[in-house]
Amino acid sequence: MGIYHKPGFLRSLNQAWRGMLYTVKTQKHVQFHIVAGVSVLLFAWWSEVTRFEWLSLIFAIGSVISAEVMNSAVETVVDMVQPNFHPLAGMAKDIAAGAVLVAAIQAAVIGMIVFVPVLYRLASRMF
Ligand SMILES: Nc1ncnc2c1ncn2[C@@H]1O[C@H](COP(=O)(O)OP(=O)(O)OP(=O)(O)O)[C@@H](O)[C@H]1O
Repeated sequence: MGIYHKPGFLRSLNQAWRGMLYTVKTQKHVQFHIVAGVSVLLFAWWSEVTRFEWLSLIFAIGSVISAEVMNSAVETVVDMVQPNFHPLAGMAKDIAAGAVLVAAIQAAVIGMIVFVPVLYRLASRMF
């Protein structure tokens, strides 16, 4: 087992980055949400949304990815302390997944509020 060194700011940043990279490499859901988030931002740039809409979208995307990363942390800890079947281990994972669901529903609602008028404008220009 390694020796624990109290981290300085740069080392903390490096460790957080390492955790983020590990999550992105190993978790399919996180990869999906990053691709979805980038696609939404590209569409927002193309459709020239307002500054407030940019803030809302960035907040929504960040919330989903943060929740996914925390969910992965919970899964990792649960797998470490309880690799065998246990109802509480399962419930802990389900609760963490519930946090992702809440953030995803929030993001979907924000996306609809921002993009439904944009799509409506596009459709009315076409027909
Ligand atoms: N040790 C366990 N004991 C009881 N139930 C478990 C246990 N591990 C997982 N489960 C159940 O299986 C579900 C899926 O768990 P799993 O670890 O495969 O995560 P996942 O949903 O596949 O997430 P991801 O795809 O992001 O890794 C959990 O939500 C939980 O209900």
